[in-house]
Amino acid sequence: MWRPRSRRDARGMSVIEVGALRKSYGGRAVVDGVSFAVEEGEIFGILGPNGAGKTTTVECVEGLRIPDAGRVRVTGLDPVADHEAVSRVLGAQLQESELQAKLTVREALELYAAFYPRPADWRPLAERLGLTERLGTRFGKLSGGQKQRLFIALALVGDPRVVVLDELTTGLDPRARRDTWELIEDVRAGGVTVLLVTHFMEEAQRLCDRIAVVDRGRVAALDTPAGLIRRATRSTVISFTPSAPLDEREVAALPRLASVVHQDGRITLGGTDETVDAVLTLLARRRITAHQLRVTDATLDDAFLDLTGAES
Ligand SMILES: Nc1ncnc2c1ncn2[C@@H]1O[C@H](COP(=O)(O)OP(=O)(O)OP(=O)(O)O)[C@@H](O)[C@H]1O
Repeated sequence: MWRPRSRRDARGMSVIEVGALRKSYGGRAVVDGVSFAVEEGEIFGILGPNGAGKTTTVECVEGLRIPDAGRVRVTGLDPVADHEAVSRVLGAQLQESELQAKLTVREALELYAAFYPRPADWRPLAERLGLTERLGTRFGKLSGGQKQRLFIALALVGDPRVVVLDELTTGLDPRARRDTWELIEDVRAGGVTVLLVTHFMEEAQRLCDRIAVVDRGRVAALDTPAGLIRRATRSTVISFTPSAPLDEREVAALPRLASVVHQDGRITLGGTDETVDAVLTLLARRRITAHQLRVTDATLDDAFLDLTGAES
């Protein structure tokens, strides 16, 4: 099986440093003072609504955009001034348009491997990504999911110290998405640092050691997934179908209530354990039965909604 070279001994140092990063387009600040540091061997997620400035931020890390202000370092190097040296340690997922339609999967892997001084063996990498059967297929004939897997392979073929993956599983079916997650965990197990831009809460919660929630060009919160969930005002969610309508004023007066959603006769309340206790007491007092009662812990989705006010 494909394994990245182990670099665990290098843990403990910041591989990526972003400090007070700013970038404007036409006088509009799309990245407005973003700061974070990614440690060696970490999977660090950047999560945020559309247009939050995530891609602009990671493109500054890759040296593809020149910041207006702030400091960016990758393994201590400036991605703009030391672009060549950075491209030897950093693997980035490509955009579709960067590959020619006539290039086969094998040719693309060989070509990209040739760019690096110590490339990974691309064969087990292709195997791990389910591309072995497609080695002779031209890029233009690949499905969306196959193209996506090829881009991941090309990001890893240089055996980078740090890899930047922007929307890596978009377009993949659930099975391929899970396989890709396992691959990313393998990559990290070898000590490779992963900077991941994602829209998928489940992906962020499962993979990331820490997440920067970016909103309107700023870091709204930076924490572990569990830490972000703890910050959510709705740490517990209770839902049920009441046997009789509830009094809206009594519902609104529940302690620590963060959200109320009515749908198809079902009511879903976000809050804390205190909210849950109070609603159960209220139901008992009014002799209302709660059918299909469910109490669940908040998810990263709830934290994201609280932090950004945006639907994921
Ligand atoms: N080259 C550019 N010229 C002008 N505006 C740009 C340019 N690149 C990005 N923008 C704008 O900057 C904002 C942030 O874009 P960016 O792609 O960084 O956001 P994002 O968080 O990655 O969004 P998404 O999740 O939709 O990809 C957007 O409003 C976008 O339209």
